[in-house]
This record gives sequence, C-alpha cells and structure tokens, in this order.
Amino acid sequence: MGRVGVLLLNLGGPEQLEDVRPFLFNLFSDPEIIRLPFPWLQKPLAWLISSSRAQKSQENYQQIGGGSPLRQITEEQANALQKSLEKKGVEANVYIGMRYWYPFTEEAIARIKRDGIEQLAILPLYPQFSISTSGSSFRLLEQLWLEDPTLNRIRYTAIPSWYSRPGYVQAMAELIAQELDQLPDPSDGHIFFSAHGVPVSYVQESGDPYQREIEHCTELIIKALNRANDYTLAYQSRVGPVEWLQPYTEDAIADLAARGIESLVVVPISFVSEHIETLQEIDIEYREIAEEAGIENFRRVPALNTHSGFIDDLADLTVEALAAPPRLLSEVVHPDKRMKMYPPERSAWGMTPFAEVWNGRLAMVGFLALLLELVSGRGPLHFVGLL
Ligand SMILES: C=CC1=C(C)c2cc3[nH]c(cc4nc(cc5[nH]c(cc1n2)c(C)c5CCC(=O)O)C(CCC(=O)O)=C4C)c(C)c3C=C
Ligand SMILES: [Fe+2]
Repeated sequence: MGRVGVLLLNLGGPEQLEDVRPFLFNLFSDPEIIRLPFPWLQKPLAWLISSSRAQKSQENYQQIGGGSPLRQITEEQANALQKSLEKKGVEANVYIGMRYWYPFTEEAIARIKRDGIEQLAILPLYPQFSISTSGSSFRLLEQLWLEDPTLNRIRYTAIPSWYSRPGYVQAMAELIAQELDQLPDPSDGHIFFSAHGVPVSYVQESGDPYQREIEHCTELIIKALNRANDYTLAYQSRVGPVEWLQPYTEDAIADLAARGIESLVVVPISFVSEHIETLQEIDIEYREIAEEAGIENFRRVPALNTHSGFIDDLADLTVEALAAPPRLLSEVVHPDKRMKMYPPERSAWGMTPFAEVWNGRLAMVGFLALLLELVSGRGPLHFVGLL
C-alpha cells in the first residue's frame, strides 16, 4: 500500500455568531440545497435568504453557546479514526473536508496532494446518502478532479453510504437501550426516530434514496435493539415553502401525546455528531412542544460522536473499502438514471439568444423585487414562508 489517506466529508458549521450569515450564504448557494430552474438566480437568492435568516439562526446558535460544535467533534472523530486504523496496522492520515465552512473540502484536497497521498478512502460522515449531503460533497469533488488532472494519480474509492454497518447499528441500539433504561418504566418508552428532512421532490422526482435508507436504517436498529417498544419515524428541520418528507417531527410528537404516550426517547438518526439540530431543535424546541402536549418523560439519545464501537466500525469500513475495487465519484454521483443531481438536463431552448435576453431582464426584475422585499420585510418570499 502507498501513502494512505481518509477524507471525512461533513457539512461544517459556523464557529462564532459572525460566521452564521456567510455560512448560510455558502449553504444556500449550493444548487443541491436549493434547486432553481435558473442558475443565475442562485447567488442573489442565497444572499437574500442568508441575510434575512441570519438573525433567527444566530439566536439559535447563541442558545448552544454561540457556535456549532461540528468542527471540534469532527476533529475528535478524525483523531479517533486515525488511532483505530493504526491499531489495525494501517498508517493513515485523516483529513476533514467540510462543504460549507472551514476546513473546506478544497483545503483538504490541497493537503492530500501536498502530502503525496496515493490511496484515498472518501468517507462521508452521513450514514445515509442524500443528494443534498453526501451527493453535494461528491459532486464538488468530481468538479475538483475535473479541474486538476494531477489528482488522477490518487487511487481513491468513494463510499456512498454505510448505515447498515453492524458496528454503527449496534452502537445506536446500545445508546437507545441506555436511554430507555433511565425511564420510570423502560417497557413503556416510545422510541421516536427524528431524521433531518428533505423536500419530497428530492425523493419522488430526483430519485434520492435518502428516505428509503432512513427507513431501512431504523428497521435495522430496532431489530438490533430487540425490545418490544413501539417506535415512530418523523422528519425535522424543514426550510422554506415546499412540502418536505412527512410526518413532521412536531406534528408526530403532538399526535403521540394526544394518544396518551407519556415517555418519549428521541433518536437523531441522520447524523453522527451533536449539532444545532440536536442541541437546539430537539433539546429545546421539541422538548417544549412535547412537555406542553403532556409528555412527562422526554429523553434524547446522544449523538455517537467518538463512541468507540462506532469509530472502530468506521475503521473496518475504511480498510475494507481500500481493499475492494475502487468506486469512482462518477459512479456515486450518477449511480443510475433514476437519480438526478443538479443541474437538470438543459433543454436546447434555454441557450437561445431570445431566452438569454429574457432571462437577463427577468433576473433584473426579480433581483430588484427581492431587494425591495429584504428592505421592506414584505413580498412573495415572506408570504410563502421562505423568509
Ligand atoms: C443528513 C443530514 C442533513 C440533510 C439531509 C440536510 C438537508 C438540508 N438542510 C437544509 C438547510 C439547512 N441545514 C442547516 C444545518 C444543518 N444541516 C445538517 C444536516 C443535514 N441537512 C446539519 C448537521 C446542520 C447543522 C450544522 C451545525 O451548524 O451544527 C441549516 C443551518 C441552520 C439553520 O439556519 O437552521 C440550514 C438552513 C436544506 C434546505 C436541506 C435539504 C435540501
Ligand atoms: Fe441541513
């Protein structure tokens, strides 16, 4: 084996309150996050939404200490993974490539090049694949590879998702069991999986496997848990006016409370680190909703972070992936014709001079309307709830 590297892909998060607006701008500039029919609208809309969402988002980050813990936890996971690989006889450098904040994916690739890495495992820290998460990072890497042909010297393999790994499933089941056992009556606790949502169109129109993988993942965990407790799966953190995967977490909590459920064990299922949506949304907002609705015991399963069984399993996964035939980025970004990454196929009429002129005029009208909306606080985006 030549020099070995592992590239951990993650989302990134604002480290201090001043970072929130530029972080949101980066996030909303991603066409895999907001899919617009006109690419020229992406940056103006990202600017508008990030400017107007920043204050509310800053208040949320303020409630969890003024910034996201994601960078620190991901660094701890990288160190733990490096040590675990070492114990298995694999000397590897572990790199972190964030999609929307520091250390950016581009910086990680520059360091991988500088260090002369010859074999690379690309490992997203998202157990399940979504176009909006791992897909977006793979897409960026594909672009970097196209721009720099010297990267072709690296023999890499990309891991699309790994939610069915036995060590991960077992670690989740153990953490759930520990929380259930803290309840006055453990057999009575309702297990409530809360996954980050995505717009329904991702699944139904673009073929995102995310919902299928989430559902399968919860089934595997419930099987490994091997208890008779009832369970529910719901989706949290929706943004904007379109329909997201349902049931929504807040509605599902209210329904369970109305059915007389008194003990809830909430399991964040789509992410492996503590972050704003566990620490603020679940621990503060959903707890309040649940308690007001009559839930007496509300417990939340901690994120895996550096759980030793989990990290050990990631190390096994890395070793196995490096030994197997490589999976190219083109394979994981375009796995089959049913999944569509952005941009959608361009139709010929989009490039005609007529369309170009009208696109330009509409862009100016749209941009002025958006500016007016931002200044006055009134307009169609406020009306539909995107701002
Ligand atoms: C599997 C996990 C995630 C999916 C799927 C996902 C899709 C998705 N997210 C947004 C919009 C936002 N996400 C934000 C933060 C955020 N998202 C994830 C994970 C997934 N997102 C994480 C781990 C975080 C938190 C990072 C941190 O700082 O700790 C935010 C910013 C926070 C806020 O203002 O609410 C937005 C906005 C969309 C639109 C989307 C699917 C299309
Ligand atoms: Fe998100």
